[in-house]
Amino acid sequence: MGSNSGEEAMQGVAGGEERILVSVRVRPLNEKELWKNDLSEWECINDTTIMYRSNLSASERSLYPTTYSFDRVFRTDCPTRQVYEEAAKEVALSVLNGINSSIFAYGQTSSGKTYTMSGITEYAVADIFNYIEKHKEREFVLKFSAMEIYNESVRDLLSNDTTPLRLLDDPEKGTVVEKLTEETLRDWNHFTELISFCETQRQIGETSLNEVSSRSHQILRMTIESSAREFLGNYKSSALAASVNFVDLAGSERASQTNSAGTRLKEGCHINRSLLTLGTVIRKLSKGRNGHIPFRDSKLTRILQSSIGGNARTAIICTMSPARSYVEQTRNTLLFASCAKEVSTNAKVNVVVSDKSLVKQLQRELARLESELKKSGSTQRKPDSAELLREKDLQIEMLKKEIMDLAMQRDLAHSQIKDMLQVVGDDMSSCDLESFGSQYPKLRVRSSMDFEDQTEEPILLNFDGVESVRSFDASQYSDGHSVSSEENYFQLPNLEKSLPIRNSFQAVLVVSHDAVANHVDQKIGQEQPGDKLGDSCKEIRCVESKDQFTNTDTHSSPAALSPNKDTDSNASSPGENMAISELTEVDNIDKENQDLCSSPGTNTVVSGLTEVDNIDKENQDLCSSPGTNTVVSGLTEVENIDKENQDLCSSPGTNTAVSGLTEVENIDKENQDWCSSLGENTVVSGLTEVDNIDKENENVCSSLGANTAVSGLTEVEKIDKENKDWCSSPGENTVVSGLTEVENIDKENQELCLSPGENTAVSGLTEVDNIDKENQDLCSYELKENKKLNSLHQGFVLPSSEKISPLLVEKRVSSSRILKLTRSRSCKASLMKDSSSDCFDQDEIIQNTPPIGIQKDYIGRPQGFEKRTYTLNYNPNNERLSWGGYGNCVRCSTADIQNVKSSFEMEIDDDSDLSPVRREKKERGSSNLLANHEVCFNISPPLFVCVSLTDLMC
Ligand SMILES: Nc1ncnc2c1ncn2[C@@H]1O[C@H](COP(=O)(O)OP(=O)(O)OP(=O)(O)O)[C@@H](O)[C@H]1O
Repeated sequence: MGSNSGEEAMQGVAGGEERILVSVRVRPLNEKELWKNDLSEWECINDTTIMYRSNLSASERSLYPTTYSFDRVFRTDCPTRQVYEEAAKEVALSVLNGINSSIFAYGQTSSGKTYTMSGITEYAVADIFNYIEKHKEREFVLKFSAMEIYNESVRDLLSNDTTPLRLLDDPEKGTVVEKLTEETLRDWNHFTELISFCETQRQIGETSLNEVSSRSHQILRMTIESSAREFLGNYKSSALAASVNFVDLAGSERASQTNSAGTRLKEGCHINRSLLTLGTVIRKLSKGRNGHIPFRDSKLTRILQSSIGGNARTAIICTMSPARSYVEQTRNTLLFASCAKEVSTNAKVNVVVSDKSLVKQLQRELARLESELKKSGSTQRKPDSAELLREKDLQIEMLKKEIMDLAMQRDLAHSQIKDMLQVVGDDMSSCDLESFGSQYPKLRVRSSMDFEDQTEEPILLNFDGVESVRSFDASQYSDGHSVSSEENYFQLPNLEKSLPIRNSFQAVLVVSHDAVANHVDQKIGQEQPGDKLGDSCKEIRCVESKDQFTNTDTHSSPAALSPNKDTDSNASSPGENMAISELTEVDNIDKENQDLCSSPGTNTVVSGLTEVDNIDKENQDLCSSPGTNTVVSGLTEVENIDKENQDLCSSPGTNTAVSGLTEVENIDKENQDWCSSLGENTVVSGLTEVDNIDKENENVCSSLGANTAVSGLTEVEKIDKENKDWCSSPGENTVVSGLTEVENIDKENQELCLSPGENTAVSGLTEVDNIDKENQDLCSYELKENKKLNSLHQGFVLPSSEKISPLLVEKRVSSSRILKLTRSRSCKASLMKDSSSDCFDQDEIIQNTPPIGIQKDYIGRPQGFEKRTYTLNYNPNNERLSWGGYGNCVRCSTADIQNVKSSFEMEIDDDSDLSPVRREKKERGSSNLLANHEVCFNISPPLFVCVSLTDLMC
């Protein structure tokens, strides 16, 4: 090992493009060649030229040159050391400077390639170790690997595993042999051991030309990484890394010469094929890099691609035999060498960044990229942020506006509540004043014809206090034709004794569209009873609402009240929910022309209204719109709710529930249609002590699919539903439950459920004195499978035909509707108990009338109220039924005036007793609605005075 030569070689190292260093080494004739007297035909005429000495024919001279010039030509007596020094050292030691290098030995078999490369490898490695030894300032890492390409298979010569290794393409390193063992060289001895091991691993075979012929291409690779010691551990440190390949190619051979067969022949084929590819690549490379270079045609050229055509310095030492017998092979070798001599490579110094340095460098690069990303992102998001800010600002503004609106609504609600509370306070004060006999409007009695007179002041019935009612002077209302002793039909229940003064009676008036149609005729007889009665009426509170209808003309016709009409100008917005609950002791709620639920989808709940004296809902449409749900519940002691011509649920799909109405004295529903629309559900429950429910010509549920429930009616004295059709439509559900103490439910010509598919339930009817259902069919025969009569109380009694008034009997016999009644009675026969009295046995009624619904909890009911009994008397002189036998009528109070009677129970053909106005109306063909309204007063038991309302108003 000559260290000096290594230093010198290193000094000459320079990167960049350079030609492959090509040398020719001529071995001496071996024993076999000498034995065959083979002549040496080649002569090195100088250090770079070799010449064929034999005389060539003219043809041969034209084909083959006689002299070949290379970088270096070594004579037969030239030692390997010199070959190394002059032909390989410089290239080999380039690896110490980070330049890849390759030393090839190329030549025919037995030409001395192994002999030459073995020496060169040792010299080079020795020089490397010497160099490392001398350059302590740098730290070197030597790694050694060895492989062979045998029959186009790559094998690891440092491993006993003969499994072929795969070749991988690395974008930076080029072709990489996968899983190739790489040993770090510790020292020279270690290297020699590995070399020895590789020799043992390499495929060597005996041929006729070479006893130890190499049957594979061997590549010994030493990778050297070096870095300056002063920068070790510093992120700035870098390393030089390069590899030097010592390639001992297998020798080309002719099968004829080697006499190989079998394995050797196969090996020779692979050898020649790969060498042919190498020659092609070199030849192409020698002609430039244009075109396709078939590096991938063999594993040899793939592995040596960078060495022979890229980032490497390459030295090729072509070995040759000078024997004449191998002149053709020698010419090919020289030809290959000549081509290789023209190939240029572009060797570069390979600086390898250390891991730490690489990490630092990558971190810096990452930070830079992140910074750029943030910058670019921030510049791109700026517009988005501004847009978002604008949207947020708009949202804030909208929310502020909404808050202001809500605040205004809240203030308005507070103001309304305050006003209502003030009204209540005034009523309280008024109550106190009433006890002192001051004038105060108490009862408002209005007939349906009042509807037309929208612009007029509310009609009020005024009474002079409690006691004055008892001593009611009917003459005040007498116009000479409406007051008659013969019309003393009813003795009204006495309530005020046990009720607070302000708790008078309740009245709910629900007006149908039909009622509106009758107003035209009724208007003639309509007057302002308040003018006549106002001074005398007391104990009746008035709840007025003047702003209910803004256009009376619009509502003067039934069409105007149509739920689908746009004329409900006061219709609130669709989908809104209205709830009026827990209104207590409200004296005046003037909701005239008011529309609680006039819009589609509105849900209206009026619940918990207690002690409301008057709820004037004239021309009011609680739920006039489709889909509206209306619940009026808990109305107690409402004295008068004039809902003349009012339609609780006039729209299809409406659900109407009127529950908890107790002690309602007057419900003028003349010509009223509770549920006249399709699909609506009507529930009237909890009506107790309703004295008169004039529903003449009223149609509770006249529409298809409507569900009608009238429940909890207790002590209803009269429910005149003449010609009324509760549930006349198919598919509707009718429930009449909880009717207690209903004295007269005149449902003449009324059909609870006469339609197919409807479900009818009449339950809880107790102590009903008279339910005139003449011609009424509660459960028609053909529909009874769909009807339900449930929860009928034991005390629920219907008058038998034997004990009913002669008029009723006569009418039932004479009328074709008797069939309906018969069916109705037979339907309910098992559920009803006959009364021994004209209508009901009083004691039985008392015993069998449990308090129901809110009646149980009703604290305002006067004592003895439950024991109050009514007797229905028939006056053959005038063909009228009248209430009698009021044993405790002495306690009849101002509430007695609640007996605003609608004589819907029976039609009177003989109108001789009619007042002029009534007669006039009947003659005009009106619906006799006005004529049927009468107010009866208990003057002195058993004397009663009944006054035609119409006459009163007139
Ligand atoms: N320059 C030389 N001086 C003296 N002997 C040599 C020289 N070159 C080769 N030899 C001898 O020639 C014989 C063949 O040499 P070698 O095995 O190296 O040939 P080869 O080219 O590798 O053949 P193969 O291709 O078959 O492996 C060996 O015995 C070797 O000692």
